[in-house]
Amino acid sequence: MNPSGTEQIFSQYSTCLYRPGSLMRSLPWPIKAAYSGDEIVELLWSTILKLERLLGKFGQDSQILEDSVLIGCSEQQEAWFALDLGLNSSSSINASLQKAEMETALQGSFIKLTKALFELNVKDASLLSTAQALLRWHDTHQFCSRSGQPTKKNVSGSKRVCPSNNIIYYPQVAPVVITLVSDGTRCLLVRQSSFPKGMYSALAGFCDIGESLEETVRREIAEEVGLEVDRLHYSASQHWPFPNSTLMIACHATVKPGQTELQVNLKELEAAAWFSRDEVATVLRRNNLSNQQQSGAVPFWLPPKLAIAHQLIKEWVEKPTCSPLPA
Ligand SMILES: NC(=O)C1=CN([C@@H]2O[C@H](COP(=O)(O)OP(=O)(O)OC[C@H]3O[C@@H](n4cnc5c(N)ncnc54)[C@H](O)[C@@H]3O)[C@@H](O)[C@H]2O)C=CC1
Ligand SMILES: [Mg+2]
Repeated sequence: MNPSGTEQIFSQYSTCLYRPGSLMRSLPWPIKAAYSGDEIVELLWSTILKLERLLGKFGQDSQILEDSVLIGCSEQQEAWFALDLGLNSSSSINASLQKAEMETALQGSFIKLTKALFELNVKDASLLSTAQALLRWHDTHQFCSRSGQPTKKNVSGSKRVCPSNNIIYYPQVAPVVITLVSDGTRCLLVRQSSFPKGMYSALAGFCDIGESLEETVRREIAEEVGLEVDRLHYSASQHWPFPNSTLMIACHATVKPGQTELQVNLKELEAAAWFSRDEVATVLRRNNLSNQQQSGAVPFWLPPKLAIAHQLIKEWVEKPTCSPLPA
C-alpha cells in the first residue's frame, strides 16, 4: 500500500490501518473495518450489514463476527472491535477468503504489519498494535492447559474461560527493557541480524522471571556488550506487538568513562558501536526521509518515530544530561 492509497482510503471512508487479518467494528452500526492475512494489514470504514454481505459473498458465516475483540472506542464512545479474517492461514476456516478478491471488494490493499505500524500516527498504531496482539493471543489460547478442553472467549475478548473447570485465562504481556547506554559523550547503538538493513537501535532484552527491571538492564548490557552499568534512569514505556505482546520499558544508562570497551556477543548481535552526539543527531535529522533505498546516503539509520527506541535516542541527543537515579 502506498501512502497516497492510504490517504484515499482515509478520506473516502474516514478510516485507519489495522492488524493482519483483522476487521474492526463499532457497535451496533456502523463498523470500523480492518482486514487482511498474516503480516499484512488494511482497514476501512464499513457497516456490519456490508460486512455480513461481504462474508456471505465469500461463502463465510457471519458468525465469525462473534470472534471480534474490543480494542478501544472513539471519542463518540463507539466501541471498536477487531476480527481476524485469517486470509493467509491454511488451517483457518476462513482460508477461502482470497486476499486479492477481498482487496477488490473492500477497495483497499494489504501491507506488512511492520510497515503499517511505522506509517501510522501514534493513536492508530496503538490501536493496531493492541488488535494484533490480542487477536494473536486468542488464536494461541484456544484450549485449557489444565483440561485440554476448548476455552471460550468473553464478549469483549478480555479473557477466555474453560467451561469444564472455570479457569480464567487473561491476555499476557512480556516485559522487555530497552536501554540507551551512554558513556557521557557517546551512545551505544546495536544491530541484530533480523533488523532491516542499515538500522541500528538501542539494546533490548526480555525480563527473566524473578528479576527487577534494574537487574534485567544490568544483565542484558553485560551479556550483550560486556559493559557494567553505572547509573540508570527510567524514561517511558510502550506496548509493542512483536514478537507477541511486550511492554517495552525504556531507560537511559551510563557506564563509567574509561570502561567502554565492547565485548559484542555475536550470538545475539550482529554489531554494536559507540556513536557521537553529532553523528546521531545528523542521522536523526535525515531519518524522516531515510529508508532502505536511501541508506547509501547515510552511514546508518534509526528506528522510525513510532518506536520507543527512536524516542530514547532523540531524548539523549536533545537532553544529554538527565539527572540519574541510583540503579
Ligand atoms: N519498540 C522498539 O523500539 C524496539 C522493540 N524491540 C523489541 O524488543 C524485543 C526483545 O529484544 P531482543 O533483543 O530480541 O530480546 P533478548 O535480548 O532477550 O533476546 C531474544 C531472545 O530471548 C529469548 N526470550 C526470553 N523470553 C522471551 C519471551 N517472553 N518471548 C520471546 N523470546 C524470549 C528468546 O530466545 C529470544 O530469541 C524484540 O522482540 C523487539 O521486537 C527491540 C528494539 C526496539
Ligand atoms: Mg537483545
